[in-house]
This record gives sequence, C-alpha cells and structure tokens, in this order.
Amino acid sequence: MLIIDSVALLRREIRDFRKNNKRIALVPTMGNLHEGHMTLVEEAKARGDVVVVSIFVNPMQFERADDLERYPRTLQEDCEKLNKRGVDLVFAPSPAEVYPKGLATQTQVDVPVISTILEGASRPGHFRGVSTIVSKLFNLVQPQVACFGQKDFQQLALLRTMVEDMGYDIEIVGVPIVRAKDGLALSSRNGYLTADERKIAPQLNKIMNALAQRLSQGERHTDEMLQETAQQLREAGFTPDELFIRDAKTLQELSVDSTSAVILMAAWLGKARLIDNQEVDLTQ
Ligand SMILES: Nc1ncnc2c1ncn2[C@@H]1O[C@H](COP(=O)(O)OP(=O)(O)OP(=O)(O)O)[C@@H](O)[C@H]1O
Ligand SMILES: CC(C)(CO)[C@@H](O)C(=O)[O-]
Ligand code: BAL
Repeated sequence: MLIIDSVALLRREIRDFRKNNKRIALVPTMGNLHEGHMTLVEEAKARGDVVVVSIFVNPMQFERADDLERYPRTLQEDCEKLNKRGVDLVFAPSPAEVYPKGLATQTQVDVPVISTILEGASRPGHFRGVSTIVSKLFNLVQPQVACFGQKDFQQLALLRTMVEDMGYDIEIVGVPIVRAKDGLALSSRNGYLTADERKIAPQLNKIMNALAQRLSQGERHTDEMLQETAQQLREAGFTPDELFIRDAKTLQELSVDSTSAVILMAAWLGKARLIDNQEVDLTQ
C-alpha cells in the first residue's frame, strides 16, 4: 500500500493507474477509521481495480474551531487497518498541501439550496467545505466510482447533486449505515462520549425507530409528533439539535406525492453531536 501526502506524487500514481486502464474507486474520509469506513472500502474493492482512500480532516468544512482542533487524528492506526484490507493507495495530505493559498482565497464549489437547508442551516459553510474538497479530490484522483455513507444522508444527496450538475463521470455509491450492536450509528465523534453517555447514546436510534414506526403505520407527521419526539430525547438526556421529517428524494417538506420519507436527527450528548437518519416507505 502506498501512503502519499503530496499532490505531485499522487498525480504520478494516478497517471500510472490510468495508463494501465485501472478502474479507480475512491473512498474519501477524515480518518479515525471504524467499521463504517471499512464497509465503504469493501464496496470500493468490489467496484474498482484499485482502491484509493483519502484521509484529510478538511478545515473548510468545520464551522467550529474547537471541533476541528479536537477531531481525532489516528493516521498510523488508520493506515494499518487499510493495509490489512488491501487498499492500494492512501492519500493523506496536509491542509497546506490541499489549500496552498490558505482557505480565504481558495476557489470553492457551492451547491445551492441543499447546502444551506437542514444540516446546512445548523452548520453554516459546512457543506460548501464538503463539496469543495470532494470536487478537488475528484479532480486529483479521477475515480470512476466513489463511495460515501448513508449515515451522512444530506451529504450524500449534496454530492449526487454536485456530480449531476457538474457532469462528473463518476458513479456515486451510497453505503448503508453501519451500527454498533446496540443500534448506535458508528461515527468518529462517538469517541467524545463518556462511558455513561455511551450507555445513553443508543436511545437516539431507538427513539428514531419509534417515530419511523408511527409514520410507517400511516400516522401523519405533525409538529406535535416532532415535539413529542424532542421531549423523549430530552428525557433520555439528549439536547435535540435537529429533528426533520422530509421527502427522502427531495429533502423538501412531505407532500401527497411523497412515496418515502426520511427522518433526520441530530442531538447533543455531552460534547458529542450525534446524527442518525432513517428512511420510511410511505406506500405500505
Ligand atoms: N457508520 C457509518 N456507516 C456508513 N458509512 C459511514 C459511517 N460512518 C461514517 N461513514 C462514512 O464514511 C465517510 C467518511 O466519514 P468521516 O470520516 O467523517 O467519518 P465519520 O464517522 O462520519 O466521522 P464524523 O461523522 O464524526 O465526522 C463518509 O462517507 C461517511 O458517511
Ligand atoms: C466526505 C468527507 C470525507 C469530505 O471531507 C467528509 O465530509 C466525511 O468524512 O464525511
Ligand atoms: N461525516 C461527517 C463529516 C463532518 O461532520 O464534517
């Protein structure tokens, strides 16, 4: 496995892959890898001749300096895990390598509407940072396929929109959420939880499942339903941050034409902002 931190060396390897007609599968990450990331790697291995994993804690997508500062960086352990999985190349650049002019004058890629609603409203500038770095990674790695997690539901929708609007000839693959046995969605930020908070954390998924059950049984979604759910979260020890029920295809408000809904939840538990989501078939 190659571990590369410079654009010049990456370009050389990508040119070699392309010269040999290798189908390149990319898995963008911010490191601190867990089984959720490994499912993306396995999906990439199944869909490409060579697998490239990027590990880059992207400063442009952090709207909180404290979150960027404390974000877990475990490059050596990450590379050991990826090597065991048969990954071909890890691209792990520094911020200066990716943004040599700094962030202020860096060209940005912005996806209107979807980047400023829902999670985008809670995290101003976050999704512009995501679409900018993923666009740059696409240009540097030139993959034919790229794998992302459904755990970041809105991110996946944002990137599908970017690929469609900008004409990238890249297959975007959404990989189902990988959860701990108790239902908590795996996430690097779970590491911010204390032992006591970790025992509470699975309640987020359980409360979301109960809400999904109500919707799948035909109960109309109302503000009261959301308020009840928010109260359940508070009683469990969370501070609700986001609670949305939207059309799963458009992320707009549900309408009579909606065939599937998505529940999007984000809640604080101590220092960890946990997110989860679940699609609900409305046609049953
Ligand atoms: N539990 C999971 N199941 C499926 N995909 C996941 C999971 N966790 C992360 N991913 C995906 O892995 C890719 C990299 O995500 P990232 O490096 O931000 O890890 P993370 O666990 O989401 O960390 P955090 O959300 O705390 O930043 C993204 O496409 C993300 O959706
Ligand atoms: C896609 C991504 C790697 C871009 O930094 C990040 O948003 C993430 O890890 O989900
Ligand atoms: N996967 C989430 C990336 C972020 O929170 O910046």
